[in-house]
Amino acid sequence: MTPEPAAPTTGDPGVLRVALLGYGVVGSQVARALVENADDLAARSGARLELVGVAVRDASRPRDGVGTVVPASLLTEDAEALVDRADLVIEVMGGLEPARSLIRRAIAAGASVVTANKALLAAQGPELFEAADAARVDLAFEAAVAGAIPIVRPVRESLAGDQVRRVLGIVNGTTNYVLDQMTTLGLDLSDALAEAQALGFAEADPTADVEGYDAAAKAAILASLAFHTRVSIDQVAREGITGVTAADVVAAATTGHVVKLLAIAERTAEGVSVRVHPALVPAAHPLAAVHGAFNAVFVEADGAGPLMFYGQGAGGRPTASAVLGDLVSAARDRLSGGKGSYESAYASLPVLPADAAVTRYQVRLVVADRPGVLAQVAGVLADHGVSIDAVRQTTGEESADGTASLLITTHAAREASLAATVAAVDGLGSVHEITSVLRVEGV
Ligand SMILES: NC(=O)C1=CN([C@@H]2O[C@H](COP(=O)(O)OP(=O)(O)OC[C@H]3O[C@@H](n4cnc5c(N)ncnc54)[C@H](O)[C@@H]3O)[C@@H](O)[C@H]2O)C=CC1
Ligand SMILES: N[C@@H](CC=O)C(=O)O
Ligand code: NA
Repeated sequence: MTPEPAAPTTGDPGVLRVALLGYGVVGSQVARALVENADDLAARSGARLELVGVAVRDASRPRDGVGTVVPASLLTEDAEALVDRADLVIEVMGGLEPARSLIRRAIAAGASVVTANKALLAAQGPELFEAADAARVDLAFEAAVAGAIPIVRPVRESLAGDQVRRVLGIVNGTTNYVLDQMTTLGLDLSDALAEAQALGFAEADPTADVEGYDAAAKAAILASLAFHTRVSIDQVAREGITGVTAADVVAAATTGHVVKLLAIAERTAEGVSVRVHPALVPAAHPLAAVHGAFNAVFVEADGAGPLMFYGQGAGGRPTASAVLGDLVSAARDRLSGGKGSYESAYASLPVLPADAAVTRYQVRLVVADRPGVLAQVAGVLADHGVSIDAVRQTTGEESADGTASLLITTHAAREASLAATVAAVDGLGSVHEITSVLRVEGV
C-alpha cells in the first residue's frame, strides 16, 4: 500500500519549520540567508521557512552572526529534540554519526531532509534513500557534489531519459586550490592546504581532501546517479595528492601539462569503472583552466553528447546556495503533498576492480646513461604489452653523474599491465629510480 504523503505539521499551512544541524562554514551561511532572504524564500516556496533552531556542540561559544543575524536563543545542543519539531531538516554538521541517526529520525517523523554530507551518502546512501522513499519525503543533496554547481539534479533528472557514458571532472575544491597554488606560485602542499582550510574549503579533517576520500565520495554519488547503480565509496579506486611533488608539477609544465585531481566514472562493456587520482591534463584542455576552489564536471551521454558544468565547488556561500535551492524544492514538494525525484538503482551494473581501468601514463625515470639502456626499458614495456607513444631524454648527454632522465609516455594500457611493467622496469640494474608515474587524461 502506498503510504500517505507527508504533510506539514505546524498546523499553520503558511509556515514550515526549519531545523539547522550545524553552524560551521556552510551552516552559518544557510542561517544568514534564511533570515536575510526570508521574504523571497517564502514567495518562492509558498510558505514561510521559519528557522526554529540551530544544533551546535557548544551553544555558549561566541559565533559570527549569532546574536546579530541569528537570535542566540535559537542555538541548542539537543539536536534530537530540534529534529522532532521540524518539517524540514538541514544537515550540515558532517561526519557519519550522529548525522545518520538524526536524518533517520527526521525521516521517520515525516520531515524532509536537505544534506551536504557526501561522506555519509557515499557510505550509507541506499539505506537513507529507501527510508525517505518509504516515508514519501525528500532527501535532497545538491550541495554534496561540487558545491554550488547544479550537477546532482541535471544528472538525476535532466538526463533521466538518456544513457550516460562518462563523467569526468574536478570535484574537490581544496585539492584543486592546493595543486593550483603549487603550480602557479610554487607553494608547497602544506602551506597551500593551510590556506584552503582558512578559506573554508577543506573538510573538518583535511585528510579527506588530500587523500582523495572526499572526491571518491562524490564520484560514488555521481556514478550511482549516472549509471542507475549503487556505487559506494569503497568501490572507488582512490589515490590522493600527497604523493604529488613540486618536481612533478614542474615536470608536467615542461611537457605542456598541469596536474589535477580527477574523478572519472565510466560505463564500459563489462560494467562501471570509478576512480579518483591525480592526472596530467594538457594545458590547452578546459580542465587545466579550472583554478582555485572551482570545480568542473564533463558528462557525456548518448543523446545529449558532451555537457560541461563549472562553478565554485567549495566555500560557505556557494554551498549554502545549493542547500537553499534544495530547501525551496523540498518545501514546494511538501506543500503539494508529494515527493521529488527518486533515486534509481535498477541497472545494478557490476562495479569493476581498480586494475581494470584503461588509461595512458607518463613515467619519469633516472637510468644509467649508456648505450642500450633505452632499448632494455622499451623491451620490458613491450613484453608487458604496453606500447610506447613517446620517449624524451630530459637531461643532456653530458650529465655529470652518468645518469639520464627519461620521460616515457605510453598509449592506453590497463592499470594492471602498467603496474606490472613499472615493477619490472624498477628491477632493471640500469634503472636508478622511477621518479613518478602519472596517468594522462583529457587527450
Ligand atoms: N565547506 C565546504 O566548502 C563544503 C562542505 N560540505 C559539507 O557540508 C558539511 C558541513 O561542512 P562545513 O560547514 O564546512 O563544516 P564545519 O566543520 O565548518 O561545520 C560543522 C558544524 O557542525 C557542528 N557539529 C558537528 N558535529 C556536531 C554534533 N554532533 N552536534 C552538534 N553540532 C555538530 C560543528 O560544531 C560545526 O558548527 C559537511 O558534510 C561537508 O562535507 C559540502 C560542500 C562544500
Ligand atoms: N572539502 C570539499 C568541500 C566541498 O565539497 C572540497 O574541498 O571540495
Ligand atoms: Na552541487
